[in-house]
Amino acid sequence: MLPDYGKTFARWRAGAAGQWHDYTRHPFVEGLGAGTLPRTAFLHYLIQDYVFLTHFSRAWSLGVVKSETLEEMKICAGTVNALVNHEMQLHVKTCAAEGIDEDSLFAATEAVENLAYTRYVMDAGLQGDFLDLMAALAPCVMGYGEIGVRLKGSKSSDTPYADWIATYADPEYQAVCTSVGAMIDTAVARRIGDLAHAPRASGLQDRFNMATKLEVGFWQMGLNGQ
Ligand SMILES: Cc1ncc(CO)c(N)n1
Repeated sequence: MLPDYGKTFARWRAGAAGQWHDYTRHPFVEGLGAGTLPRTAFLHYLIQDYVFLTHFSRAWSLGVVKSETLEEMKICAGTVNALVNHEMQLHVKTCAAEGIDEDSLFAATEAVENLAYTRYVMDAGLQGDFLDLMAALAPCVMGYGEIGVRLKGSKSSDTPYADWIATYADPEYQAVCTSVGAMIDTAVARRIGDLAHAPRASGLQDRFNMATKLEVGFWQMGLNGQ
């Protein structure tokens, strides 16, 4: 069963159609579940993902700046905390076990796919408003939540990527997805009313679709790095 991350997300997800499928069922993702993903591809991805998360945290911090309510601020600040103090620990721990220390993670050169994605999200928030930023952030947060839940139920028992899967299937990560989804529903209603009839709906859907496409590119970058 698909997790419920709110009605705005459900609408955006349906609107992204085939692209959402390409993202959440990418061969890289299937390789994590089956355990067949080459280790070199995984580590290449993980180092890039560490850098991604530093910029992703900056974008969520911009969410605090663009908030209009204390509730929005709390969710954005809480997501920054979840990213920098929890999710990134997986990267640090897994890379440490492979002899890659945190200083070299922080200093890693960004792949262009990584740069394109994170700066696109940041610019969506700088150029646009809070909703533009949320539409660009949602595929990252919720996509990994959905992938984590699905892989947890279908993974091969001997995949070496069980820790990765557990990080995103974890109730703590799922709670982030649920509370972000609820906050986005309230933020949409407050600013533009019913999304189904809002003139801005197609612009927000475009942001969501572009971020989804950039997620596909991110997985592909991982595979190309093997
Ligand atoms: C590329 C990417 N998207 C989303 C997440 C989830 O936070 C992540 N760690 N990396």
